Amino acid sequence: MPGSQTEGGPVLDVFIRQAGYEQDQSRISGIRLQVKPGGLTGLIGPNGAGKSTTIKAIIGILPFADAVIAFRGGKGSYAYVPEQPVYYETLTLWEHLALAAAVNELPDEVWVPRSEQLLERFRLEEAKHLLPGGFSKGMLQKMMLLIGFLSKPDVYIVDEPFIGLDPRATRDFLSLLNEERERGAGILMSTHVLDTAEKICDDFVLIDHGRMAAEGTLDDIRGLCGRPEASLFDCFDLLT
Ligand SMILES: Nc1ncnc2c1ncn2[C@@H]1O[C@H](COP(=O)(O)OP(=O)(O)OP(=O)(O)O)[C@@H](O)[C@H]1O
Repeated sequence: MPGSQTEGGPVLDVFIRQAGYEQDQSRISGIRLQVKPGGLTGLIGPNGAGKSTTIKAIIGILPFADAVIAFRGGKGSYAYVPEQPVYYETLTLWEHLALAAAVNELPDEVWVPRSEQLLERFRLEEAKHLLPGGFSKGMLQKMMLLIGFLSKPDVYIVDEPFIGLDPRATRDFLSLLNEERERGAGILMSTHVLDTAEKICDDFVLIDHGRMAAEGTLDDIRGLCGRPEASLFDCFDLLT
C-alpha cells in the first residue's frame, strides 16, 4: 500500500488497482509508482499502453478508478499539463494566466511578475494579448506549460511535453524543470522521447497493455533485460 506522507517521503504515491473509462471495463491495473521530492519519474510505454489513462486516474478524472492516490501532506498541490492543449477560444494568453492565477488564489504581486518572466523565458511576449486559436502547436504547448509552472506546485504531472516544442523551447522547458526540482518539486512525465527521458529521468515506470512491465532506474531496467549496456530504447524494445 502507498506509504507515509511525511516530510522526506514521496511527494506522490500511487496504487491503481484497476481503472478505466467504463465501470468494470478495466484499461489499467496493478500500477504502483512513487515520485520523490526533486525526482523525475518517466512514464513510458507503447501507444495505447495506458500512460494517459494512468495520469487521468492519478488526477481523478476517470469515470472508474479503484485507486489510492496520496500527495505529500494530503494537500495535493499539483499541476497537470495535458497532452492535448485545452483552452478557451475567447480568452487571450494573458487572460488564461490570470484565470489560472485566480483558480490557484495567487495574488497579483505574485502571478503578474512570474507570468512576465515565464512569457519571456518561453519567448511568448508578443503573443501575450492574442487569442490561442491562431497559435501554432508549439505555442499552444508552451501555453500549457506556462500555466503549469505558474502555480509552483509540489508535483508536476506532464503528459508528453516534447511534441511540438522546438529545440530551444525544449531546452528552456528542461532548465525550468530543473529549477523546480531543485526547489523540491517532483515530476511524473509521460513521454515517447526516450533518448531525452534516458538523460533526464531518475527512474522509470514502463507500462505495456495496461500493466507495469518494468520499473526502477535505467540500471534496474537494464538488469531486468540482462543487457547492462543497453539504451532505454533497447530495453523498451525488449520488454514490450
Ligand atoms: N476516452 C477513452 N474512452 C475509452 N477508451 C479509451 C479512452 N482513451 C483511451 N482509451 C483506451 O485506453 C487504452 C489506453 O490508452 P492511453 O491513452 O492511456 O494510452 P497511452 O499509453 O497514453 O498511448 P499514447 O502513447 O498513444 O498516447 C487504449 O486501449 C485506449 O483505446
